[in-house]
Amino acid sequence: MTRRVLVLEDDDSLRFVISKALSRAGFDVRATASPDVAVERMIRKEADALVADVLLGRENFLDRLEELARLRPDAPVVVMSAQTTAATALGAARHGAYEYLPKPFNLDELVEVLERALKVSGASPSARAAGDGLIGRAPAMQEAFQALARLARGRTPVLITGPEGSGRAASGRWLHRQAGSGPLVEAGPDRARREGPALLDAAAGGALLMRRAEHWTPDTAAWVLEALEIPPADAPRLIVTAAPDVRTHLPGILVERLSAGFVTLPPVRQRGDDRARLFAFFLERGGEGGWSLSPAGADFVNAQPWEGEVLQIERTAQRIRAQGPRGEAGPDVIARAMTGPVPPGAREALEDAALGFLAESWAAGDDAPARLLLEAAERAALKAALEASGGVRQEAARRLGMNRNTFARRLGALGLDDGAD
Ligand SMILES: Nc1ncnc2c1ncn2[C@@H]1O[C@H](COP(=O)(O)OP(=O)(O)OP(=O)(O)O)[C@@H](O)[C@H]1O
Repeated sequence: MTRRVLVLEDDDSLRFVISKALSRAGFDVRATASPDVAVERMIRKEADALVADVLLGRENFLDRLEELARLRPDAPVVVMSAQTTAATALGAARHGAYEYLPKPFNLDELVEVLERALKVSGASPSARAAGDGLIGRAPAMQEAFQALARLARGRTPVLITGPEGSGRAASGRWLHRQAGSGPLVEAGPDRARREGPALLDAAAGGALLMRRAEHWTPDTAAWVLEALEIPPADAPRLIVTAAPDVRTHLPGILVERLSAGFVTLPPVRQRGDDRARLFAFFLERGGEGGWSLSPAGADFVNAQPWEGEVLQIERTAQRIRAQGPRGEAGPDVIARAMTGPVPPGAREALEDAALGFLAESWAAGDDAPARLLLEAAERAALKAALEASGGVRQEAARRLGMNRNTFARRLGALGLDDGAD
């Protein structure tokens, strides 16, 4: 398939030379000196990649990169500039350029960069990521994959934020696999504190994936900042994962430097049908078609908030797989498997809520707050059991350790009986 490249350069002779070299290398080349024309052609999908100068008359093309990344997230942009300052390179990376080439550059180098860029962007981002073990078709995941793909080949530091368990480390590993060179060393906050800058040597020539930066000690933050400001020889690429509020935990300058490349993962509750895709993926993983997700199971999975993110989906599917070699996971099986260990702090939170409820009832002059509390707790338990059982009373009763008749009687007593089932 012919690969179409648009060259944006206002220097006539340079535009001619670059276009000729790219044509000779087999690209289908068009060229313009106008940033407006270039953006328009890209939006009309008249080219698969753009090679753009930064300073065009009075316009700085870096200002248009975000717009382009939004409108043509599939098209890599290679930026070239005679302004060889770190700020320009950083600006290019931050605004989504695939690669930055300081002028003068070798034309073979440009060809090579374009070949690579188009190879990375050839398949749809979700297809590329899924082929490599990352699931996600929701628009926000597509955006994240686009950002990862754009960053894959460079060496700029990358900050990946998202809720814990949302796939930050998995995305970091994916990024490194795309780069395909050198070792990958991983360090959580404890290892980062224990081993300090020696980790940079261990990962030399490859990448250092530092996880959960929001828990770094000030010492860790200090040596990481130093490594970013004065990179040692053969420094590894820094890939850092963090919570979305990382700015409240780390010095601003450090976050600035780390986020030269920035990727953000949405919470799983914002990923629509991806929840069922992930569930099916984990359910079927490693097995020979032993377990499958039923259509009702998929709807059930898509309706859950999954506060524990992808990790909770993965654990739930694992618990189901552990039940036997094969079967079909419907709502009841999934709901049972979801009830893993009570999350830390949940019991305390419940007790606090109960105390608050009692205090309020006393204050309101209610003379039987304890009875009200027990009633409220029972009502919640019955409702939750019914919901988790897809409305099937027998199943709900079993979850609560009641027999079906007692369950039905309690429903009636609490005014929850709608005669269904
Ligand atoms: N999009 C995805 N597709 C497939 N598997 C995923 C995806 N996202 C996460 N996972 C899996 O879910 C689990 C949790 O993800 P991960 O370890 O990356 O969590 P994290 O808390 O975001 O990372 P960290 O705490 O190290 O920053 C891992 O087993 C990972 O492989």
